[in-house]
Amino acid sequence: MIWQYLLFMAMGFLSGSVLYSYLLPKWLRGIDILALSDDQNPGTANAMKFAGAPVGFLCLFMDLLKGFLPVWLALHTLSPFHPLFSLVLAAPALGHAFSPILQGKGGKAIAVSFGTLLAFLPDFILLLLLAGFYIFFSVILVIHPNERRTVATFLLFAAAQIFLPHPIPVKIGMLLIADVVIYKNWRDAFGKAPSEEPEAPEPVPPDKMAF
Ligand SMILES: O=P(O)(O)OC[C@H](O)CO
Repeated sequence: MIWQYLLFMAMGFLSGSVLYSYLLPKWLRGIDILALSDDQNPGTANAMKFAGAPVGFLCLFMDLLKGFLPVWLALHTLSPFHPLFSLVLAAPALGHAFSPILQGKGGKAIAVSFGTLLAFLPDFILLLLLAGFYIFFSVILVIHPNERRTVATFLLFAAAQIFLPHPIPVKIGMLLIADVVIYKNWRDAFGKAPSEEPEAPEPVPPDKMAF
């Protein structure tokens, strides 16, 4: 039934849109990590850095949980072969990345994506791949800064879907998640979001030319 998929999408988006790494430091320590950080990202790294490890780990746990819970419920309720299942999978990442709490400007959606992949356990291949690519680009072929490493990791993760045995909607869901994360990390990785690349200047009409 389509309404069930729509319900899970809304649930996933709402769950993802609660920016724990922004809200918990504010509520528990009176700290605004957006005002203090350079990248103004409402994520675990900034929560850890400015609110301390205990609050940071709580934020990490909640950011994982908000991706895990709606997707785990969906995996135990819906068919992963339905085309709309891909949007159910992407909904928590979309909620975090475009959270209404910050007027559509959310976070980079890394932790919530890991939470989404955790929901597939005991099928660990997706989680293993994403974590493996991160480790590869952190230890073996080191990429800096973190945002470029994230872009490279999610690009490989997206490409790897071709070789995995999951239903097509699951693969598309993973591609959507990768898209969201790459989009949200692009600016800090390379300077501008893909949609903000400068357009070619309008040609100046001959009568307006300054000689
Ligand atoms: O992807 P987020 O928004 O959960 O946060 C990213 C982490 O803080 C790592 O930079």
